[in-house]
Amino acid sequence: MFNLSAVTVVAGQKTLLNDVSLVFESNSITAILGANGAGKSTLFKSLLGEYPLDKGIIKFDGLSLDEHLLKDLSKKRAYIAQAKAGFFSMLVYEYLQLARLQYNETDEQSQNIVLELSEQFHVTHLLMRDVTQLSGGELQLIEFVRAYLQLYESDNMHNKCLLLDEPASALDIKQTRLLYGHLKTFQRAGGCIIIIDHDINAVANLATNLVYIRLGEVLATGASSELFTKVHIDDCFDTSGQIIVHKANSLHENKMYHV
Ligand SMILES: Nc1ncnc2c1ncn2[C@@H]1O[C@H](COP(=O)(O)OP(=O)(O)OP(=O)(O)O)[C@@H](O)[C@H]1O
Repeated sequence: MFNLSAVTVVAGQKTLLNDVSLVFESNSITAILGANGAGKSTLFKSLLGEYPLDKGIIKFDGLSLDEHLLKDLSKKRAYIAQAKAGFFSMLVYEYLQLARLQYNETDEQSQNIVLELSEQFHVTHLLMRDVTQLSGGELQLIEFVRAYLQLYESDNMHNKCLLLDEPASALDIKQTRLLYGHLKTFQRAGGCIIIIDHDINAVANLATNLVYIRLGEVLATGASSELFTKVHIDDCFDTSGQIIVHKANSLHENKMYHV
């Protein structure tokens, strides 16, 4: 879906991304792992077309980003930023309906979709609240629903991509678990998720693939089951820890990295 070839981004004297080549496919969850300042958000901004590339090319669905009409792209790719500020006072319900603007549908149809998905994601109790008065965690849940609504055409999420920059940073453990469940559902429906999350243990257990970034360069990329190792994590975060395996049940085990 997303294909980066030899992407280099420079700002002033600083190289923010250096020769980055990556592929993000349908039906996958890729966690971007890296220390503070490694270049994770820069990678996201590049995928969103916010940074001009000094070298290389980024393709989405086979076309470079500027070959897509923005209107079409917005139905295929949604982004949740790290921190949101500057909301206007409006009902959550109205805010969510804005995500349907680019669709050719009547008010009644978009209202029904907002109601249906709000129920599916357990946020109906927030619909009549003012968006400026939500708690940090409530706002993060609404942001997820807003992004999902932006992409929603049917239950088939093939060729739809969610870019999530720390989507659970303000969520409690129950809400994080719920959100991760929704992300798995999105992936199983064919969607592509690219996620940054500083809880590497939680996100590595969620993800199908990992990308390790250090100083703007990709250290390693591949299946999460193979790449969540002490060597890779120590190297990426300049730490010295160990992996502990927790057996959840006879079929499932979780790996945790401890420093
Ligand atoms: N426009 C810019 N000009 C110069 N340096 C920049 C610019 N934008 C980002 N940087 C620097 O590039 C590096 C990568 O920044 P980026 O925001 O991508 O890091 P990150 O991996 O997302 O970090 P964090 O985990 O702290 O959010 C940092 O050292 C940052 O200070």
